[in-house]
Amino acid sequence: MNTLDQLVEGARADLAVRQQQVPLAELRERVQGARPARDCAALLRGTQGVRVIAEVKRASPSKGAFAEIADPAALAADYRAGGAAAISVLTERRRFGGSLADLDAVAARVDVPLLRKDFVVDPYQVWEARAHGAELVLLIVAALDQPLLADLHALAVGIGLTPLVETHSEEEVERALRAGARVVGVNARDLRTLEVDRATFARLAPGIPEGVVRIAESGVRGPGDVIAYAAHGADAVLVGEAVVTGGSPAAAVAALVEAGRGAPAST
Ligand SMILES: O=P(O)(O)OC[C@@H](O)[C@@H](O)c1c[nH]c2ccccc12
Repeated sequence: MNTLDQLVEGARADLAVRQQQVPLAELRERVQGARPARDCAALLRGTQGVRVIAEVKRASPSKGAFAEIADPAALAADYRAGGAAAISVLTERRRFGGSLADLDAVAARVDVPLLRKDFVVDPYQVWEARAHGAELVLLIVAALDQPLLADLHALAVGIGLTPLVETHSEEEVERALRAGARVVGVNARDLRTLEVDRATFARLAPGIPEGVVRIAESGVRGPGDVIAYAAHGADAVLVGEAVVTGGSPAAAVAALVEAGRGAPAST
């Protein structure tokens, strides 16, 4: 089994437990009472340079544990202070050390749009995302067959979420667009092998039409990589490890935002 298959299997097992604890009807009720979600595609479009999405990330399958993050809300506030346009919160527990409690804590503290980052393979998880304060939800094309991708995308949009549809190949970009994606992420990391290839974005970006928001994910080490992704048309970059492992997350985000601001807008 490759890493992505393992992650999906683990996510399904954890999901089954939560479904026992919280009925879908309860999530739906919470969503009904939630404040309206914003149009995050518009917010992420890089009209003033490249935007930065900073991620609350403790660990990864490739690196193991690298950041303790005792207080995810405080970290999110630092990201906000540094100028992050949105914040990604990993809720996968087994390999990334995240939880929905992290998402709750961050949602209670900051007002920027939040991305629920997980291995979403069931409508229940989409409702959960919205019920716990996310305005964006990650859908990984490689983890979903086309009918399920299209269904989850439609459900997310229907309840006010903006899906970030993650791709790693030309074929996956084509599938994302067919599912109706308005925000497409290109992950430099292959989730099957965990290898990073920063040239992936440059290769796939030309296949993403104008008007669709393009997000470069993974492998950003510092301002130089933001500038490089910008040159290839990124509207935003999604950065985890580099902003949690340095001394000051706020300063690390600010340096990336600054690099992105100087970068030419893609549209
Ligand atoms: O820590 P990095 O290399 O900056 O990467 C962040 C983000 O792109 C990465 O965490 C990620 C991208 N797609 C994912 C899907 C699932 C889990 C994690 C991810």
